[in-house]
Amino acid sequence: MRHPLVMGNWKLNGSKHMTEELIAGLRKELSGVEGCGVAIAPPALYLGQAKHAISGSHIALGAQNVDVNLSGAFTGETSADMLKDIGAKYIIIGHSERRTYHKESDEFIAKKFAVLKAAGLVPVLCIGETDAENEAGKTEEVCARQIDAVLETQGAEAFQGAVIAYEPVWAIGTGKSATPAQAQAVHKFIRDHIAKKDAAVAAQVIIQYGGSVNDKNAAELFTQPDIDGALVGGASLKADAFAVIVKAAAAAKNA
Ligand SMILES: O=C[C@H](O)COP(=O)(O)O
Repeated sequence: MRHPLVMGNWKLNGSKHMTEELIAGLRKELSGVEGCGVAIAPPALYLGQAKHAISGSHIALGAQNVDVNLSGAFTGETSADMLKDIGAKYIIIGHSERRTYHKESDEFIAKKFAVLKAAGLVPVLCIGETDAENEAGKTEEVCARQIDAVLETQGAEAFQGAVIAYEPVWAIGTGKSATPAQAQAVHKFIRDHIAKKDAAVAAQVIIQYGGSVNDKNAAELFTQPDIDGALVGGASLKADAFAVIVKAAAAAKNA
């Protein structure tokens, strides 16, 4: 049986003060909430501080990126081994902001997926279509291509224990979330696509929805059978809003 996972992607936001305050707020708001995995992905610079601040809680540590190299002359990068060493577990790769601003290709992202699996970390593979691709009816084609980069090089078993985040680019930070029915249709397509290779792996893979998830729309999204929690951007920066989203996922799981 799958458990939902709600993960906060802080993106390029934070400070020592904010990390302390936000995690303290989350610990208070989420105490006693069960049935939903919770993770936060602060900027790399604050991972050590965040690890210390979540100690003894159910909140897991995540990160926003990883390099394909494990060590050496790669200025400015962070390796999978370093993320593991600091205590991170869920690592976001393929976010549309990195695909767009850093020109990351499907093949490059697939390499990151492999590096994370080899290190025993959990890839959170972000996929999703742009507005233009959506308008052109290419949503399924784009999602399939982004998944196939991993599926065809590492096999379906690579998705065992992994997380996929379906994030339509047009919904990210726009306040315009996909409707529950729209998101469910794509999530089902993604699961069925993996099931063509391995039904058991497809049944267990967590598929999060991401894109303008907030404390108002989360509960309805989580009623959908193939939506297993969320990757949350803006609303993860407020402890009360993020906690409402986590509680909605836990309630949907326990319903
Ligand atoms: O990683 C998170 C997503 O990009 C969603 O961001 P958002 O919740 O601010 O729309």
